[in-house]
Amino acid sequence: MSVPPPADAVRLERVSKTYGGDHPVTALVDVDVRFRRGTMTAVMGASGSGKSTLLNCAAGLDRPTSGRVMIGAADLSTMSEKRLTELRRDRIGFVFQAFNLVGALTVEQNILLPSRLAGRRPDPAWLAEVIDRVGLGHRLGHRPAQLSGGQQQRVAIARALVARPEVIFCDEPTGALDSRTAAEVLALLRSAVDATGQTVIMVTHDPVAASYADRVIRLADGRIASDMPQPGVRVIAEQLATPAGGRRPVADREG
Ligand SMILES: Nc1ncnc2c1ncn2[C@@H]1O[C@H](COP(=O)(O)OP(=O)(O)OP(=O)(O)O)[C@@H](O)[C@H]1O
Repeated sequence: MSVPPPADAVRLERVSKTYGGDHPVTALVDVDVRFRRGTMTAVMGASGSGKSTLLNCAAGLDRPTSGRVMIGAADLSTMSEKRLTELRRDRIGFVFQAFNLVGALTVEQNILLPSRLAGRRPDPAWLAEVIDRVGLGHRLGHRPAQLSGGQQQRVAIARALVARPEVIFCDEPTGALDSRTAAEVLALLRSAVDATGQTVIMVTHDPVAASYADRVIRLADGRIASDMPQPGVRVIAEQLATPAGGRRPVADREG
């Protein structure tokens, strides 16, 4: 009998992160947070509040100074770099503001790159569905430079979806897009949650982008300052405008 997967896709337990150097900066302080499977969470907060640090630690791109990060039942804190790389490749998708596409490769080659690197052949029916969903069927032979920003971001999302990762981490996925294209990209991420039960964790400054999420977490000074289910654009904007939402980053107050 197989053990059912944990309800949490990602869990952080008392995660702290201090960047070293001559002037150490504490970016996260004892953060406890769980992200349930099949949900979309927006991570918000003022510049320097620790959003990217949280994302990087949760995704196994960086290691916390203390505390534990779990992806499903896997404890990242005790993992070797090699296993961590494999876990990221096999179970995690990334969508960044800068698209991170390979300029020399075609759209199709970019979408298939993670599978190729993992030595896997994606299910052709699923590949066709993803390409159809992102609306890029007529652009497969193009290079990224020949596409608009929105199209490039859709390639990045298709690349993240094709491998069917359990969790998709996004850092400002709509930051470089106009509002109409941003809406398309957000709908696509939403469908990854609703249609395929994937988990999306998205850092954003944009209250409209955050309103697509099931839950909005706001960081201030490396701690979770609020955690709200589906607050709606107006409440999100109000929260961000409160003094706590605009507190100066940890780095500015130290040193
Ligand atoms: N590699 C690093 N070395 C030193 N300090 C860092 C490093 N990365 C981030 N920091 C500091 O840690 C704090 C949190 O940074 P982080 O990038 O996580 O914030 P953020 O909320 O994502 O900000 P932004 O919205 O501006 O991207 C900041 O004070 C930042 O200056």
